[in-house]
This record gives sequence, C-alpha cells and structure tokens, in this order.
Amino acid sequence: MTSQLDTLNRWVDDVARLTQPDSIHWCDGSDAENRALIAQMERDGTLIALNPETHPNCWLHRSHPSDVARVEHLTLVCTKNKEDAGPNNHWMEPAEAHAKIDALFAGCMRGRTLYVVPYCMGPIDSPIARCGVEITDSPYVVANMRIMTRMGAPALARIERESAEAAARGEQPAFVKGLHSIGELDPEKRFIMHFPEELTIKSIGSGYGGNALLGKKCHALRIGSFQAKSEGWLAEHMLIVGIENPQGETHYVAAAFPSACGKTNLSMLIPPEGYRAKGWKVWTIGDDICWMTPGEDGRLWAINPEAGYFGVAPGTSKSTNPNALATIQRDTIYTNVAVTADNQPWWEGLPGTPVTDWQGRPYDPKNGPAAHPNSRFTVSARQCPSWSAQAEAAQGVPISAIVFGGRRPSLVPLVFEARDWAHGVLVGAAMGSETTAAATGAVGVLRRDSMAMKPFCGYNYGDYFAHWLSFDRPGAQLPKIFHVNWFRKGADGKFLWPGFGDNLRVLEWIIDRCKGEAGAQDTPIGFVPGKRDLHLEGLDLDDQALDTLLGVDAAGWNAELADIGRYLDSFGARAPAALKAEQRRVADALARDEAPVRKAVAG
Ligand SMILES: Nc1nc2c(ncn2[C@@H]2O[C@H](COP(=O)(O)OP(=O)(O)OP(=O)(O)O)[C@@H](O)[C@H]2O)c(=O)[nH]1
Ligand SMILES: O=C([O-])CC(=O)C(=O)O
Ligand SMILES: [Mn+2]
Repeated sequence: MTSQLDTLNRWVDDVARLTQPDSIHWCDGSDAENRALIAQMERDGTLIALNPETHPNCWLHRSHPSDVARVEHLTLVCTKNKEDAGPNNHWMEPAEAHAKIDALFAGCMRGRTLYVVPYCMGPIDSPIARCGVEITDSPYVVANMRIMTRMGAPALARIERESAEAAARGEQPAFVKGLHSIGELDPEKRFIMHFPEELTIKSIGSGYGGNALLGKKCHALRIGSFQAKSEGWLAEHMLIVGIENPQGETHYVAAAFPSACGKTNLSMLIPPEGYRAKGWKVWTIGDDICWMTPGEDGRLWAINPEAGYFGVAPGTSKSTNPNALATIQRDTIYTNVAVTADNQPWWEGLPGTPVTDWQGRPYDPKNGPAAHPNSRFTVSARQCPSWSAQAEAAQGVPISAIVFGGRRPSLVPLVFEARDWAHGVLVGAAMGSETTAAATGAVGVLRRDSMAMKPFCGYNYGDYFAHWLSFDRPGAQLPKIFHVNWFRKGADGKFLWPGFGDNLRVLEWIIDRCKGEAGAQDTPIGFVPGKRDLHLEGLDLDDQALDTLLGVDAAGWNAELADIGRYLDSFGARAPAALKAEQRRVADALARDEAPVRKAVAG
C-alpha cells in the first residue's frame, strides 16, 4: 500500500473513531451501488419516485425547510492569519475552529453508515484535474456526488497513483479531505469550514447542495482558488460555452455571473431562429465552475471540473431553456420542487398546476411559491443535448473571451468591452449584483460580488485581484474581457432585453470584437456597441429601450466609480496599487467628460 492510501486509511479511521458510525462503506461508483442506495432512500422516504412514464428514474428529495440554500454567515475560511482570509470571508482561528466543529462531529454518525466517496474534479486523465475524498453520512450526498463528479474506483486509482508520485518526491499527499455530516440538521449546529492550508473541509448540519456536495463550492472554488493562487492557475465561478459559427469555427467563452444570475441558461443557449437557419450552434462545456491554466501557447485553457449540473429549477421552461428541460426528463434528482396530480415535478414557469408544494403540503398560493425559489435538479452533463465532447478533453478548451455580469436593474449597459487585461480585472472586481435565493438572507439587495466569487474565494480578495493581474506577462495571449447585463429594467420595472436565446446576439459581438471584426463606441467605461454594431433583426426592441441599454450615464458612472474606489480601499494594503490606479484612470476619464464623448471605432 502506498503512503497516500495509508494517509487516507488513517484519516478514515480517525473520523470513524470521532463520529462512531455503525458501518463504513467505500463507494466504487458502480450502477449496482447506486441502485442499492436509491432503493434504500426510497424505503426510508429520503427520495420519492416521480412519474416513471413521463420522468423515468427521476426522484424528489424534500430537504428540511430550514436547509434550502447556502449559508454564507456560517461558512468560514480558517487560515492561520486572519488577513489571509480577508474581509471577504468569515474567519476563525484553525485550532479553535477544529475544536468547535469536532465537538459537533463527536458521535454524530451513531446508527448511520459512513460513506467514503473518492472523486476527481475534471476529466480523470486531465493534468488540470484534482482529486478529493468526501466522507459523509448522507446517501443523498453520495447519489448527488456520483452525478456531479467522477466518483468511485477511477478516482481512487488516480489518488493511489498520485500518492506514489508524491511519495517519490518526498511530498505530502495532495488530495482534498472533506468531512461532512448532516448532524442534527439544526441551523444552530451548522458550520461549513475550510482549512485551505490543510486542504481540508469540514461541514456539518446541512444536507443542501452547496453546503454538502463538498466537491462543488467547497473544493472546486474555495480550496481550489487557494491552490490555484499558489500553483499559478484560476478556479472560477464561470460557465464555459462553445459558440460555433456558420463557418464551423468554435470560440469558447467563460462567463462569471453570481448564483442564480443565468450561467446555466447561457451555457445551454438555443440560437434564435434566424441564427439557427444560418448554422450557428452552441456547445455546453460547463455551467458553474471553470478551472483555467496558461498553456504553452500563452492562451488560457479551461476545464469544467464537474460532471453534472446542479441547476435552479424555477424559470426553467421550453421557452427559456429547452436544453435543460430536455436534459432533466430522466435520471434526475429533484430537490424541493412541487408535484402535479400525476406526480410530475413542477415549478413556477412550467405549464400545468401543482397539487403539492415543496414541503409536501397541499398547494396553497397563500404559502408562497409551490416550488422553493432555490429548488434544484441534479443531472449528468452528458444528458444535455448541447453537451460537448470537448468537456472530456484532458487539456481543456482555449478561452477567447471572459465575460462578467450581474443583475443590475439600472446604470450598467447591455455589454461593454474592457480596454485591456488590467481594466478587465477592475471590471470583474467591481462587479455588483442583486442578491438571489441561492443563499439565505434578503433577496434583491445590490452588493459587490467581485468575479461572482464573493461567497467562494478561499482567500483575501486583495491577493486574488493581484493574482488575476499577474496573468498579464510576456508571452501571454490573454482572452479579452467583457461585461454584460441581461437584467436592465425600464421605468415600468420590466426587463428591457429579451435575454435567453437572444443573448447570442451579444456573444456574436463579443467574438467579433475578439477577431477585430465588429465596431464599437469608445467611452470612458470601455467599448460599447453602437446600435448598428449589434445584429438585432427580428427583435421587438424600440429605439428608446436600445438607447437605455447601450447608454453611458456620466453622473451615474461617476458615483459608481467613487463607490468602486471605496470598495477597493476596504481591502487596505492588500488591494493592488495597479488596480487602484486603474480605478483612478477610469474615474478621471469620466470626470473630464460630463457627457462622455463617444468615438466610433472600427473592429
Ligand atoms: N431576464 C432574464 N432572466 C434570466 C436570463 N438568464 C437566466 N435568467 C433567469 O435567472 C435565473 C437563474 O438562472 P440560472 O441560469 O439557473 O443561474 P446560474 O447562474 O446558473 O445559478 P447557480 O446555479 O446558482 O450558480 C432563472 O430564473 C432564469 O430564468 C436572461 O437572459 N434574462
Ligand atoms: O452552490 C450551490 O448550492 C448552487 C450554486 O451553484 C450556487 O449557489 O452558485
Ligand atoms: Mn453556482
């Protein structure tokens, strides 16, 4: 046995001694194992079978009503120095944190089975991929991890191989250790703790996705971003989508939007009718997380570390996201959706009517929406009609453009392009968005959410901005950086831009800008398309709406830049000087020019 498996065995033994399970099960990821787990969960009521005629092999899980979203106030980053976690994270001293959470883990698995879940984030043969092992007492978590990651025997084999290599170099084993228990599902006894310096995660008291499927936000983003900083790559909250034009060229775009702001939708977009007729195609690589690393050619190459989608159900429909709807007709776990009289899953946005709400009560509109606003589906990525075989490419796909975006009902135009990398990093750092139901707390409050990583960056944001800036170096062939806003509202409170499939019109401009083939207006906030630079044929958009969508309001942007300056200052000495200089450059350009001059530029 290799030293790394010794480490793994010792850790499993230590955890078993602490948590006192009745039995231990090492997951191999096989169909037989999955079937047995599902049957057991059906017997004990954890899963409810849905209509097998309309939704074969689909299951409903109802979580505890107090456990329906990520809990940011209970999510901690425990670095030795508080400053290394930064003001963007909740922090606890590691020894104190271990003591506090271990006391909750003591004896918590009595009467339960401890599952050992080896997994790989990314294609199993990819040098960009990384492995982890989650210990959990929740069979629901095991079934979800099997869909969301490459779980089981192949991952354990990779851990074993990497172990031997690490030992030969005299290094410590490098897999991430994640310990999870649903505990008592008591919000008072709930913590999601990260120890990035120890490659360790400890999560107790929640069975909800982002808190409990430790490969996802905990490993692939919080621990991943910390590893990426020291190893020279980027772990980001981004979708990856391939856009194939009628000439057969495919350009890959990575886009960071905060939770419940449209990543899954954009990654599976169906081109508008006119585009489809000309031969445009859209290919899905990933819908939530992107790991990017500079290749030998200087470009950024990206993999999706996940193997499935944990997507927002409400709003998913034939008109908004037909690909997602087609994906989730079979072999899907639904969490906290409503059901119809004939036992089909239901949520707001679908036709038909629910009879039972997400808590299992007879549906009554007085109780609020039938499906929880953060109800989700878990499904294998391969079931998506737009799934790209490039999602399995070991070297990843080359990224042409990086797109940032958020829910901005006012001020921020439909799309603009940063002048260069440093400006793009400022645009990402300055991202703001209205909060959503993906985390507990008030919804619809505007907050800064740099690179959509506010809940997920495992270290000080100031250092993270510096890490982003560091990619601009000799030989780099970096993607261009853009910002989009699908959520601009008119005076009537309605969205001005149709969104969804029509977002391809914006992606087309973005790709054409990358190729030097589209015009733009040069403004102090960056390059904004003029009305004639976008292809808007067939859209029902009046001139006034378009003026608003593509306008730059100088007074509003002056105030915005001042606020961005204060935000950067909140990171103190860790905020990179180069980023502050960039903020001053844009602020000065705006101040010089009350009504920004727009100069048309060719592509
Ligand atoms: N108006 C408008 N709404 C959109 C658009 N794209 C997505 N949405 C809505 O935004 C909500 C969330 O969309 P998702 O694509 O699931 O968001 P996500 O970023 O993948 O969310 P997470 O899984 O939480 O990270 C859904 O209700 C969508 O209907 C768009 O272009 N315009
Ligand atoms: O992490 C989760 O629970 C779901 C998700 O994708 C997000 O909130 O961004
Ligand atoms: Mn997400």
